[in-house]
Amino acid sequence: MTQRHTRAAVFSAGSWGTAVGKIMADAGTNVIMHARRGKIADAINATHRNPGYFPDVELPPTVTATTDPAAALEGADFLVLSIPAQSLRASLTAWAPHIGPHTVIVSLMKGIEIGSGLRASQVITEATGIAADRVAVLSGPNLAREIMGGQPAAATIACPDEDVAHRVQRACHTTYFRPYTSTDVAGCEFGGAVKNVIALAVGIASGMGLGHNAQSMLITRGLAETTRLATALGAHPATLAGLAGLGDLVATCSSPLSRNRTFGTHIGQGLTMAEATAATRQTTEGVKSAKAILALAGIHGVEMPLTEIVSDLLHEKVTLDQAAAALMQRPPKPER
Ligand SMILES: NC(=O)c1ccc[n+]([C@@H]2O[C@H](COP(=O)([O-])OP(=O)(O)OC[C@H]3O[C@@H](n4cnc5c(N)ncnc54)[C@H](O)[C@@H]3O)[C@@H](O)[C@H]2O)c1
Ligand SMILES: O=P(O)(O)OC[C@H](O)CO
Repeated sequence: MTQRHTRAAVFSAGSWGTAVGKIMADAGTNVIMHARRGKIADAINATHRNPGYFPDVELPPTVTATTDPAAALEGADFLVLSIPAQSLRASLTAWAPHIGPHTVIVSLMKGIEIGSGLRASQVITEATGIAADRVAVLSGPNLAREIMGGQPAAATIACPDEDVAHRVQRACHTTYFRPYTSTDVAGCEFGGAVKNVIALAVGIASGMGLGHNAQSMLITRGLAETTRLATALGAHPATLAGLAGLGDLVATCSSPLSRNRTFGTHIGQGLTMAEATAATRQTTEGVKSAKAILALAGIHGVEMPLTEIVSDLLHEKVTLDQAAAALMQRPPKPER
């Protein structure tokens, strides 16, 4: 008897969804991408390329695409979710009726929902009624363009159920992609969401012409405030020193491939929010999540001066010079 191939439905065929679809196909899974645009789905089926995001990279023949959510989810072992975090709840309302009773959900999203302050995995359990132990989170230093080029990378896959994390790990392990497992879902998700805000800060500093000392200060103090928030909300501090914390922070804050860092650079160069937004085609989670993270910090009494100043800059409440001065002139304190 021939063994049935594992099946993954990837929603949607954006930048990271396409890269994870390729990883899973290279790891031996049959992948069906859900694309909102028929043009993208048709091109993936006809040319094995995603012309909207990576026209230069060939996808394995086991990657196909559809615009029909029900067809994509038919018999899926995994539902991989990679859409903007703020659109997750509404999208799930439409997709949830098609999710099978044993399908494992894998969240790739790095954002906190405005209004509820919930992490993506919490939005998924709330919107679908699916138990948390069937929801895994994949997070780490994973710039999609590098991974599409076959360059080596690693990530953390977190799930309260270790067996589920191991299943996802097996489905994603390739010669160029090395996933580790964890049970610290909160740590992984806060690491992924807050690093986007810190990357905005580093981009702003770079755009202002500030040097590597300043950028390194922002990365280090950014990690300190990320760890303060995450641990106040139940995360393990070691997770924030791992791939989903420090690892992702360094990659995102250092690379011109990062959309968050690039957005920040535009702001640091003096573009208005409207101009920076117009110059950005893809999802820039930190711009929206900053507000939600700050609200969470307020509720839990956690000091997050970088997130606060980035949020003020994004809302055009302070000038660049006022922001830099405000950070440097904070009262002296011990390093922690
Ligand atoms: N690109 C990366 O390198 C990378 C790496 C790791 C994690 N992530 C995370 O993955 C998530 C997705 O980012 P991305 O880079 O793929 O973004 P993207 O902009 O490249 O793609 C977003 C996808 O979501 C779809 N989409 C947009 N709005 C939607 C809506 N309202 N409803 C349903 N679908 C919608 C788009 O059609 C597109 O397919 C983000 O949370 C991001 O932080 C991205
Ligand atoms: O392009 P960004 O800024 O969304 O970052 C992409 C990934 O999250 C890096 O790990």
